[in-house]
Amino acid sequence: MNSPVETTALTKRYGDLTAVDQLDLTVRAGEVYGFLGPNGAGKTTTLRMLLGLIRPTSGSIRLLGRDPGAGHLDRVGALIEGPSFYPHLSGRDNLRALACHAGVGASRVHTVLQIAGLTDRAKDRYNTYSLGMKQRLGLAAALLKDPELLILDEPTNGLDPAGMADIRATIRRLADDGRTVLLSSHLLGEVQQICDRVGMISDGRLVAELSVSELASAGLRIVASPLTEAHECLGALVGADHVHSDGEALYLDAPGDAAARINAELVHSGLAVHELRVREPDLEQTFLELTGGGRRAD
Ligand SMILES: Nc1ncnc2c1ncn2[C@@H]1O[C@H](COP(=O)(O)OP(=O)(O)OP(=O)(O)O)[C@@H](O)[C@H]1O
Repeated sequence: MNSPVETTALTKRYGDLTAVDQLDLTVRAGEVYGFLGPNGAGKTTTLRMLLGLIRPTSGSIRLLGRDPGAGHLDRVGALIEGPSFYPHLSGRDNLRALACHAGVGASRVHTVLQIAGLTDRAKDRYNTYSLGMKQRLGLAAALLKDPELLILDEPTNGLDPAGMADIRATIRRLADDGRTVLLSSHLLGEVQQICDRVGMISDGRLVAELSVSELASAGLRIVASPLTEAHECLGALVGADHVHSDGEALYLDAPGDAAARINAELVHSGLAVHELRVREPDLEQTFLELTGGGRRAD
């Protein structure tokens, strides 16, 4: 099966500035893919190229197995750059107008309002909606054509924590229903919560692509004495490549649930274990290392 999104050497230049640089991006069917990067990294530019809103300088795009062209967005829903709605119409009437324009049956409006959790406020005017509700209406609109692929640019931007949680839960539900979602974000925690894989972008380049579970794999920090003997003991147990020492403690790539077994082995070998704790995965550190730590100057 084709990947819903595939780009090859996708590049966008604005004068001397290379906003997106030779980007090879693959989003697999059924996954939530987080496109993560600081402000100005090139996320929106990439998504706009995918949606045909701007032309690439070079490189190629395939969406749902097709080259861009007439009709290539029929099975794609998008939320990008704040959708525009009529302020004095209700949420439902706004969706009805869009459905009519898109040739979608009116019954679908009812369904997407339910999916977006807006049924109770569907009769209220758009200009009475909170930011979170406006964003959910945008999601509902993106779902009108029952798309296989959703492309969402910073879907929780500007929302309060409750609004963010709502949108994240809705996105997760949509993916659990079998849709593929590509979303951009500058929030590590958000990507960790809702995405299956993450592509990290910095200065227009994809610097890493990882599964979120890979990113979140925990390790152990152990203080034992004598340290050198403990290092050797653990190396024999889990492989020398998986144990590192900073002179004070040993760091072990191992799942947290291995802690009891590791402790027993050390004690059994006659070593004194002073401290053994599961290290929380440091996503931020990983991100900073991979992106060089900086934000580009716009
Ligand atoms: N129309 C344009 N003309 C000139 N430069 C542009 C244009 N659009 C974007 N850029 C520049 O391209 C770079 C990438 O911008 P882009 O909006 O894609 O970043 P982003 O990762 O989406 O960041 P943000 O989260 O701030 O939107 C930035 O330096 C931006 O200033």
